[in-house]
Amino acid sequence: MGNSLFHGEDLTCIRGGRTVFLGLNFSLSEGEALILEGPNGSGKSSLIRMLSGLVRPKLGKILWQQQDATKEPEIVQRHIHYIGHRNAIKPVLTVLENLAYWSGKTKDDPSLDDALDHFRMLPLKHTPANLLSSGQSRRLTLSRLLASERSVWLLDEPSVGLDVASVALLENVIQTHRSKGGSVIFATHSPIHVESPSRLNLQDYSPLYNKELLAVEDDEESWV
Ligand SMILES: Nc1ncnc2c1ncn2[C@@H]1O[C@H](COP(=O)(O)OP(=O)(O)OP(=O)(O)O)[C@@H](O)[C@H]1O
Repeated sequence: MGNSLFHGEDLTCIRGGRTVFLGLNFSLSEGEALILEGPNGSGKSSLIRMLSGLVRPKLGKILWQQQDATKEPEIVQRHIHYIGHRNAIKPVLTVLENLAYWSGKTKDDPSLDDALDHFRMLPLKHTPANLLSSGQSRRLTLSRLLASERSVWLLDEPSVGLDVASVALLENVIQTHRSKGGSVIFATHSPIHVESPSRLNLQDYSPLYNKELLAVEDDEESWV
């Protein structure tokens, strides 16, 4: 593992007027894979969205290297790929057009074919995206990871809809990314095998599941 790249201190997340998690710390180093665990509603997606700059922490700090990114998510956003649990695909565009649109590259850029090839999507490159199966849509979404280089991948349920062979392709790109110093944080309910992962269980920080936190939450009613 290299130096700490990205970390959060004492993070509190409030959504819909409820405390999702509080007092959460995390740290991510170059080459690290951090798996977010926890039952439904414990805040895995919320944390990923917070680290992507889409949800603001109510309390706490987010730091990228030595820079405070809590109020300036752009500091982090230029280094990350965020893939949510839904596929953001434009149905009227072809597979290749979707990838070009998303990556900001022209359709003849060879890196797009390479990315599609890795996820076995090259034979479908001229197919309109509305004709894809759910697993194929997911593979198109994941091919974005390879179409432009970012050092940290934030993946919410990346293997949803994938068959066993496609999960292996995902595991393979994660391994290659890490071998080049890239890092990944992901939430999953189905196994994705990566070498020597770190783990963060959101249950420990959730007042819904950790009753000891209810008292802390009550003391801080003014947050909501
Ligand atoms: N847009 C939203 N507005 C208000 N509350 C939300 C919103 N999205 C999620 N929540 C709430 O935040 C809490 C945590 O949800 P989140 O999706 O982060 O959990 P999760 O651990 O990813 O769950 P799952 O395993 O079911 O995907 C839940 O109580 C949920 O109702």
